[in-house]
Amino acid sequence: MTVRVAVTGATGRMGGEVLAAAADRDDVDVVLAVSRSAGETVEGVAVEAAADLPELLAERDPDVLVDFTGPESCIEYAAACAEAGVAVVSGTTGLGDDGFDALREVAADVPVLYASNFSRGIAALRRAVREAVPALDGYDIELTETHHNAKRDAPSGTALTILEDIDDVRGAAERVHGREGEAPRTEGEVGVHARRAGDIAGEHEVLLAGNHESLSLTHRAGSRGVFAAGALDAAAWLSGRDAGWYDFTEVLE
Ligand SMILES: NC(=O)c1ccc[n+]([C@@H]2O[C@H](COP(=O)([O-])OP(=O)(O)OC[C@H]3O[C@@H](n4cnc5c(N)ncnc54)[C@H](O)[C@@H]3O)[C@@H](O)[C@H]2O)c1
Ligand SMILES: O=C(O)C1=N[C@H](C(=O)O)CCC1
Repeated sequence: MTVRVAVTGATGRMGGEVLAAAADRDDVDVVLAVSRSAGETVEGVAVEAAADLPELLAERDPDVLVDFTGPESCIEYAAACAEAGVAVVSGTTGLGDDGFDALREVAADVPVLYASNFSRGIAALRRAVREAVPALDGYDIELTETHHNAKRDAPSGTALTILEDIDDVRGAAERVHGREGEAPRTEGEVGVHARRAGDIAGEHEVLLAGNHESLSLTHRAGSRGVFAAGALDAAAWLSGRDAGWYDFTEVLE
C-alpha cells in the first residue's frame, strides 16, 4: 500500500533530502510539501505555504506528515495534524521539555513517532553504549558530536539521547559541556563536546577510558540521506496505527 506523505520544512536541508528519497521509493507518495517561503519547486514538488497547512491537510488528506523544521514549528505543525487526524513523524531537535510535553499531547489524538536520529547506525550505537557502560563500570566517559557549520542547536539531539541512555544504565551523572581553565574531571561526570565544521552530516563518539585502556564507539553519517531513508521507513510503518507515542527502535525490530 502506498502511504500519502506531507513534508514540512521542504526548502530545508532535510526537507529536500526527504523529497529526494521519496522520489526513489514506490511505498510513499508525496501529496503536500510546505515551507515558510512558498513558490519554489524542490525535487519536482511545488512547495506551498506552511501558513496554509491546516487547510492543505484537509484538502490533500495525507496519512503521515514528516517534519524536520524547528522546535516551535514542529509543535505548531503537529497540533495541526492532531486536528486533521494525520500521523506525525518528527526528527526536529531542540524541543526541550515543554516541546516534548506538547508533542506527547498530540499523541493522544494521532500516532506520533519521534526520533532525534533516524539512522539505523545510531540505534546500534545506542545498544552498544547501553552494554559497554555497565561493563566498564567507573570508566571516565566523554561524548563528542560533530556537525555542519549551520547547525543551530548544541549539543545535538542525538547526543542528548545518548546521554539519557548513559544515565539510564549508570545513574544520573553531572554533564560538563566543554572545558576551559582549571577544569579537572570530577568523579562520575560525563564530558560533552560539540564541534561545528564544514558540511559534516553527523558524527557521534562515546569514549570510555580507565584501567589503562580506552574504548571509542563512533558513528558517522555518510550523508543526510540516511536520516531521510529512516524517516520515510518510519512514515510507512506508522501509517494506519492507533493514536499513541512510538519509537524508531520499533520500526527496526
Ligand atoms: N532526527 C534526525 O535524524 C535528524 C537528522 C537531520 C536533522 N535533524 C533536525 O532537523 C531539523 C532541521 O534540520 P535542517 O538541517 O533541515 O535545517 P534547515 O534550517 O535546513 O531546514 C529547516 C526548515 O524548517 C523551516 N523552519 C525552521 N524553523 C521554522 C519555524 N519556526 N517556522 C516555520 N518553518 C521553520 C525552515 O524554513 C527550513 O525550511 C533540526 O532540528 C535538525 O537537528 C534531525
Ligand atoms: O544536521 C543536523 O542538524 C542533525 N541533527 C540531529 C541531531 O541534532 O542529533 C541528527 C543528526 C543531524
